[in-house]
Amino acid sequence: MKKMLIRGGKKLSGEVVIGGAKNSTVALIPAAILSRTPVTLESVPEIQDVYNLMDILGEMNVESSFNDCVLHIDPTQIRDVPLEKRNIKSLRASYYFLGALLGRFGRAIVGLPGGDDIGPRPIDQHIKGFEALGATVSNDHGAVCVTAPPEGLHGARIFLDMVSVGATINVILAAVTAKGRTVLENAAKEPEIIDLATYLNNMGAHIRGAGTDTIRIEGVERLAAHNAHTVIPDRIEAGTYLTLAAAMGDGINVRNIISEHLDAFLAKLEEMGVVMDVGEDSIYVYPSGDLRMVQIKTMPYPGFATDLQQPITPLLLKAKGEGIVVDSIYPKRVRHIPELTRMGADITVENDVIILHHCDHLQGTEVTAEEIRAGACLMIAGLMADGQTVITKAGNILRGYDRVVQKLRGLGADVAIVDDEAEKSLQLAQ
Ligand SMILES: CC(=O)N[C@H]1[C@@H](OP(=O)(O)OP(=O)(O)OC[C@H]2O[C@@H](n3ccc(=O)[nH]c3=O)[C@H](O)[C@@H]2O)O[C@H](CO)[C@@H](O)[C@@H]1O
Ligand SMILES: C=C(OP(=O)(O)O)C(=O)O
Repeated sequence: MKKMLIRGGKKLSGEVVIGGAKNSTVALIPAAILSRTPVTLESVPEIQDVYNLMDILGEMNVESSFNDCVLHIDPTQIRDVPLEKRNIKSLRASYYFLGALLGRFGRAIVGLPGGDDIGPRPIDQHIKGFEALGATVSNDHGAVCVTAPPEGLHGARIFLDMVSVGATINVILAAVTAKGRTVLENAAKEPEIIDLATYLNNMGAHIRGAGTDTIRIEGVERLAAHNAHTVIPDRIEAGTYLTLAAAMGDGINVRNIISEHLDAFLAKLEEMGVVMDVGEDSIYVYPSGDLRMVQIKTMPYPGFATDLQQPITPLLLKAKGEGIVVDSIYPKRVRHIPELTRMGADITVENDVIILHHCDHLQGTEVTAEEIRAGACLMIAGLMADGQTVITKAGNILRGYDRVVQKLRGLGADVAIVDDEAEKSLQLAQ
């Protein structure tokens, strides 16, 4: 088990470069198995989810290598095997192998996915999509089995009951090689979906309308990658560092940003009184003066992202007055609240509404990162707090934040990751 140690209270400055988007990368890697030729991804973040996906590829005899943000995947010797081992549970996006294997082999057996514990995360819309394409879906001892009919999958009109990133991506993965036309309505519009469509279209797929709520796919026989694909910048990582810059910065430049992907988030920062220079692919955040409290309600893209609700909370604590945060996508995404309270924050949850008040002083203590964005929230709170903050279960942060210790140290932060086991053996040796 890993711990993050932070000595807070220091002003931070300098520059940080945002990595490739986690939520694109974790779809692009499973999608690579649709290609009949080797695939190269550039600007891949160095995060645990990538290593876990590489392990899963290995189970299928798909070789991969990862150096300097470049990931090579060779799916030419792929074997069609059930994916039921423990590492499927290590992340959410392992469920993309359902759509990808179904598209490639007409069948898939994949263990139920893991990922962040942020409340109920059903996959009924994924299943509805596969069934509409002609597949049979069953649940066998905790694994999902999806099988295409003997004549293969066929295109269909699918209307998602609710906007789902995962279901949109899984339907695309299965439908790109189905016979005929698929029309996916009420689709998610996240930039990561456009990234996936661009990548697959460059392999020969025919996907139109990604980024709108109606996606049209003409099935093609086979896909083959011919060019490297560069992953888009991570808008959630960017939002996390922008928050940190507003909370503790003495002038911080955040580079490799597509600011349009952060419109709702940047509008909130402006409403709070954060002063920024938004450049072509970077944002400079000036040291903050007095901040105004705001109310936040998370919504599907282009609304305020649920993944930024927790990271922005420590900044809200600096503003005067009473603030309210409502997560309409994951109302139970509140595992940061008891931890912030232990650090001295005045923050409560009533009927899934987070209510918080201005707090002059956070105090470092031992807290737990129960999931990735709760971890990001505590990391920022720890950097704001006096004294030492110890974040246990810091592996949840490393799941999705590219080289986070290196980046924070580059801004002048006093931060380290230690392994519990290593720490124990050190104590025993002393
Ligand atoms: C790997 C990845 O990209 N993860 C992101 C993805 O998760 P993920 O794709 O799992 O989230 P969804 O967009 O599918 O979920 C949105 C909402 O729809 C509900 N739902 C979803 C599918 C379904 O079949 N049935 C159903 O009821 C969910 O419970 C949730 O309330 O989008 C979330 C919402 O922006 C983000 O927080 C995650 O970071
Ligand atoms: C919830 C998240 O990730 P995942 O869907 O991979 O659990 C996240 O990135 O905030």
